[in-house]
Amino acid sequence: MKLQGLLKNIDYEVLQGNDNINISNIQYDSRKVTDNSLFVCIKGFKVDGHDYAEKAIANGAKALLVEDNIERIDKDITILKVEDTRKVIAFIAERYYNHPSDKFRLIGVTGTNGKTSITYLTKSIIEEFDKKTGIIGTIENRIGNKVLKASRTTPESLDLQELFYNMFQENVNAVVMEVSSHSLALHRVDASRFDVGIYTNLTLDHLDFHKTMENYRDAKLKLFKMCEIGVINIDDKYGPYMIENGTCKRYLTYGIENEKADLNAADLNIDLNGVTFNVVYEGETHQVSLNTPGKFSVYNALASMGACLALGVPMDVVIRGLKKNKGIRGRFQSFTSDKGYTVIVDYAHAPDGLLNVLQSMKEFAKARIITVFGCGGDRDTSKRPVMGEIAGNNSDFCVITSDNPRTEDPVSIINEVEIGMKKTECEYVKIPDRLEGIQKALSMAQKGDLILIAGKGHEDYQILHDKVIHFDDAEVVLNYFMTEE
Ligand SMILES: CC(=O)N[C@H]1[C@@H](OP(=O)(O)OP(=O)(O)OC[C@H]2O[C@@H](n3ccc(=O)[nH]c3=O)[C@H](O)[C@@H]2O)O[C@H](CO)[C@@H](O)[C@@H]1O[C@H](C)C(=O)N[C@@H](C)C(=O)N[C@H](CCC(=O)O)C(=O)O
Ligand SMILES: Nc1ncnc2c1ncn2[C@@H]1O[C@H](COP(=O)(O)OP(=O)(O)OP(=O)(O)O)[C@@H](O)[C@H]1O
Ligand SMILES: N[C@H](CCC[C@H](N)C(=O)O)C(=O)O
Ligand SMILES: [Mg+2]
Repeated sequence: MKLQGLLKNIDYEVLQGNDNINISNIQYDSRKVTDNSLFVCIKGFKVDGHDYAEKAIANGAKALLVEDNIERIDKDITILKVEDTRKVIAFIAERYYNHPSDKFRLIGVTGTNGKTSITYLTKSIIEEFDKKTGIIGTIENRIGNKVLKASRTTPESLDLQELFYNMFQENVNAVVMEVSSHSLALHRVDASRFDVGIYTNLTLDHLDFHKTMENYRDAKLKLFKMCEIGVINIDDKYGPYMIENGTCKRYLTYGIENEKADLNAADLNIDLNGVTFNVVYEGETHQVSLNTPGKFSVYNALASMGACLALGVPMDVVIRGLKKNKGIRGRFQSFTSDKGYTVIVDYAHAPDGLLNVLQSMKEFAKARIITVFGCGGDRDTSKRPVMGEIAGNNSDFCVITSDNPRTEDPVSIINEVEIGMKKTECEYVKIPDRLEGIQKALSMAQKGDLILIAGKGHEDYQILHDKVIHFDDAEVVLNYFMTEE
């Protein structure tokens, strides 16, 4: 493709060479550059891509897109300067892959909690409508039944547009994707054309990156300046803000508390296996049943219903699709031991998620609630004592253990969590080794007890400094069950 064509309508300055050349590939990582590539230099949080320009040229790059002047580069290489390479790469990637998101329905889900859950509920509904679905998110990416590995919740723009292109090639009708606040702030989804944007909620997390809740909120708002229809949780404190400041052509609201919501749920009936509720939509009441328990699951279902109804899926199909969803890996996933206690593996890794899961468990707890959890390293530190306090206030016993400590000292993280725990009456132990922590909780369990193992859900690894080991909470539980008499 001609470089000029790729950059049409984008302001750039030719610093060196000729922009009337063909390039065969775009790349932002020097290690992946191949012959005749355009290498886009991005200033990162760890390193500066401009410093890798020579490596990219050695690997075959013929042109560079930069935002800083760059020196001592071979005169045969074309260098084009733009104001913000992170922004521009999204636009040129979308053009390079021939506007893939125009060719299917695109639903984006944003908010602190519930994104992954909503994508799978939505997929179940769309498949019930007999349409092929793509999924992009934390657990995996999916094209129909084909599973692709995902390294982060929302891919870099170049990788995202390539994935969209592959989805289009494989005749996908609708794509449901998680849109993380990082991705919105870092322009990963710029140039994508969203038919529907879903807003779930906004609570404490990721302040290491966004610094303030206002920045975090405004990152989320970007999605509602990019989509046609906004599906908004009107019970959430920031729901109205998204509507007042977004630019969607229309909004559909959902809620439980706010009876004015377009989709309003009531009469929730929650047990360990799921929840049933009534939903009022356009003056009619419908009964819905889900295989995941909790009030928060009702919010997730309402969000999926809103998106699908807005796209024209009939209500009866929506209800059937939700019922067919068998639950989501690592999201309130329960295992009952022959001894009569139940273990719940859940991905709650932020205060609000943890509170929601524990409150849901309380709805049907008959005996003790024992919670095993920790907090991730190299992530927002402010949530640690808060999660400690929430766990302590809502459990009968806690094991504070490690999540993914990453480069931090596991014991220091646990001590920060303990500060919140100490404010409560809850009895607890600190066991840095997650396997031992889980085993301790299981060894205490008696008939009727509920054990929550929170934080890692579907993850099948643990990050300890620069080592990644295999670790799977559900597997640990099932192995333990086999040793029980
Ligand atoms: C803050 C953030 O999101 N950072 C991501 C970002 O890093 P960065 O842009 O700062 O890149 P960098 O490593 O400093 O490198 C700068 C440039 O030099 C290039 N480079 C680097 C080395 C080299 O040899 N050659 C080379 O060309 C890199 O390709 C890059 O273009 O781009 C990198 C490459 O794609 C990502 O690996 C990295 O994710 C980090 C590891 C990360 O942990 N991100 C998390 C926080 C994240 O994005 N999470 C959200 C979900 C959060 C949630 O909602 O729960 C997500 O969407 O996954
Ligand atoms: N609507 C909700 N409101 C509050 N908590 C929720 C909600 N849905 C799920 N949770 C809790 O949050 C956890 C994470 O849910 P989920 O994976 O769906 O969220 P996510 O937004 O995709 O998270 P991430 O930012 O890590 O991708 C769940 O395991 C559950 O404990
Ligand atoms: N998307 C979240 C996931 C956190 C999961 C938790 N297990 C951890 O590692 O902190 C993040 O990257 O902050
Ligand atoms: Mg997710």
